[in-house]
Amino acid sequence: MSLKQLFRQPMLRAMLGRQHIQALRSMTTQSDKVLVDLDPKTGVAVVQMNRPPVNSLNLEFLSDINNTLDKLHNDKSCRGLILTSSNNKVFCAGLDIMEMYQPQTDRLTEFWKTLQNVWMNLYGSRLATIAAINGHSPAGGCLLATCCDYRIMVQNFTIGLNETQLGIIPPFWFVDSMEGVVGYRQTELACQKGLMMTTDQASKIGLVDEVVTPEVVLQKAQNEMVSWLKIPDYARQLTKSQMKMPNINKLRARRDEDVQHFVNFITKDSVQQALGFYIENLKKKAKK
Ligand SMILES: CC/C=C\C/C=C/CCCC/C=C/C(=O)SCCNC(=O)CCNC(=O)[C@H](O)C(C)(C)COP(=O)(O)OP(=O)(O)OC[C@H]1O[C@@H](n2cnc3c(N)ncnc32)[C@H](O)[C@@H]1OP(=O)(O)O
Repeated sequence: MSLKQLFRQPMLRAMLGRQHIQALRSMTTQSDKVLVDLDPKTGVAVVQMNRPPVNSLNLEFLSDINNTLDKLHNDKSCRGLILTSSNNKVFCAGLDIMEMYQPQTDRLTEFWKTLQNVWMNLYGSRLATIAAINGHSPAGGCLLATCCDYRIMVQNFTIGLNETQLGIIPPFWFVDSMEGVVGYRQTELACQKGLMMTTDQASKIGLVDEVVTPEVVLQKAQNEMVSWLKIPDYARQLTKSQMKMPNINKLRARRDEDVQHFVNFITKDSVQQALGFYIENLKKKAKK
């Protein structure tokens, strides 16, 4: 959907109001892939991922997400962030597989470093963060969701760290993010088996906090945010940082090693072959 079409959507207009559409427009001049609407009254920013067709995370999109997070973190009026998608079927399809297929090493390295930055920035955000998961959310999409403090998901979609099903390994910080939400045992089951869970299954293990219908997902996220923002920021932020810093420090200490592992792993012939088959199947499925 084009930006013009997006702004014309009656639901979006009603939800945001004229003033916010204006703010959204001015920020989209910086990136049309990440749409931001910061409500000056509440301090809540709604951040819509908008990279058609499926919000897959390539280098440029990740950089845009990171820049958006930096801007919001530097804006003292901003206290909460709701992460969602402009595509009402796919929250985020995870990493752009094309970044990993027949890659140039420099770009692959930059890509991974940028993903690490996004993870540290969102997972450790000073803001109260809520994922309004309005579509499928595999792998890197699930990672973004587990970076947030709270997850509200629309019924009848799927979410999970499905890397092993693709013959790849979820990095330790993907696993740490999941473990922080659902605990060791459920993470072990979900990650080793590469489970893609339905919204209901995800809700049963606590991977999502609320299951809702598509029409109300953003309103529910706004309502939930109100309760988070009743807590004094310093108390909430310090509590969050106490819980999340150990995992962030773990990645900081092993950043270069993690990049090296990733580049070595992805450039193996066997992994390239597996990715090639996977892409072929995705394309075949998309054509049907
Ligand atoms: C010590 C070890 C250290 C390091 C370890 C090394 C490791 C590697 C770690 C890597 C971690 C990886 C994380 C990831 O995120 S990998 C990506 C995983 N994502 C997926 O598998 C999702 C695949 N997509 C889907 O399942 C469906 O597309 C989806 C999201 C359910 C949406 O379905 P639908 O609406 O029907 O859309 P289509 O399938 O028709 O797709 C439309 C279009 O988009 C293309 N596409 C889909 N997903 C991706 C993607 N992730 N990347 C790039 N492109 C994608 C699809 O091919 C179609 O394209 P077309 O041109 O044919 O129209």
